[in-house]
Amino acid sequence: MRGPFMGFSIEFGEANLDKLGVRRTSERVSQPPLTLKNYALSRSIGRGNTSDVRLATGPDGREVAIKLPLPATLRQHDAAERFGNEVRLTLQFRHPHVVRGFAGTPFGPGAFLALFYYPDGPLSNRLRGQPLPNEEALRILADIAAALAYLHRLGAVHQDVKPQNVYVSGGRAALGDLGSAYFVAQGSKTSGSPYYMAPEVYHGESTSSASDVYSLGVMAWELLTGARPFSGNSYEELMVAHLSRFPAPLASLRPELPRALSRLLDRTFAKRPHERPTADALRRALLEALGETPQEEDLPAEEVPLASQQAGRHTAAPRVTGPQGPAETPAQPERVRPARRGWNPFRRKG
Ligand SMILES: Nc1ncnc2c1ncn2[C@@H]1O[C@H](COP(=O)(O)OP(=O)(O)OP(=O)(O)O)[C@@H](O)[C@H]1O
Repeated sequence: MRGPFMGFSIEFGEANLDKLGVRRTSERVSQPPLTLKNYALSRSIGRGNTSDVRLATGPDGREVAIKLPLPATLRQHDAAERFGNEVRLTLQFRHPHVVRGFAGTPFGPGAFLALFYYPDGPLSNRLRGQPLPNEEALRILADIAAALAYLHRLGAVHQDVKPQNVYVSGGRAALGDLGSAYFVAQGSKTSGSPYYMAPEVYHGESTSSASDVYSLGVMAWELLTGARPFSGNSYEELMVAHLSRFPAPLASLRPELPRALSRLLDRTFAKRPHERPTADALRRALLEALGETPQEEDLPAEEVPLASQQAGRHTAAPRVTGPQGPAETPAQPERVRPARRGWNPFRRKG
């Protein structure tokens, strides 16, 4: 798959830009716009645990978001691998509700990923402890359910569905951050974000499409009620909540929703993965609640990646890794790799 910028590569790292031959186009000290081969990089638009994201203009004048791994990311094998995984899978998948990648280099000092730019940032920026208007919430959820149904049909699992990884433009949503995604046929390290993680993930079992559905259910509850369904002051409290409790039935909080949809969304919290609905069943119910007739979603042949040949993680089987790095607060849940006895993923960075 080749996007309009495929084949270009850029170097990065503020400290190394001069060494790498970056031409500065402005003397502004804090965030100098930079011209680097085919991209003119300007201001920073975000920073995650593993990458810096810059606004940039491509050769066709299109504004894009350029993800650049932090120097520390490149030094750590797992983090570098995760960035490379995100580049390869983002360029491989093509769906209206998966954040579009235009170009990228997965590894090395020139690693980068050019993405569709969402000026409003992630959906989490919009959540203020209030429910979203029904129609807006249902539309976002239908779009993300469609993205998941697409990934699941291809045999892939996302592993990190949460509002921080959803982007909205013109009322339509797309799922981003494919760094933890993998093809089931290839296996992967188990990972997730504590507020959104399914019970089996807390148990350290491998994830599946049903784990993504659980995370989507948590996000649905959050968008429709204004609060997360499970809370806790520590990782252990949060784990107990996910393992043993159920949130209030949605029908009791949002009685105006169609009962069939509320019941289906309640079932996303099933402790046993096989008792949860599929992402496609959710997509259909959400579209029906929006007054639309769901269509079959076909996969054009040229867009079907071959799981056995294409890039995913290199690891052959699920593996659990330990904690690293400084403490993080539960208010800012980050991706973690669960679950080892006595290990608190809030303490893991990256
Ligand atoms: N396509 C985009 N359009 C607009 N803003 C973006 C885009 N991608 C990322 N951002 C901004 O950059 C921030 C960091 O991105 P992201 O969370 O994906 O970084 P990361 O380091 O790869 O993630 P993680 O912390 O999960 O390792 C986001 O919170 C968002 O504000």
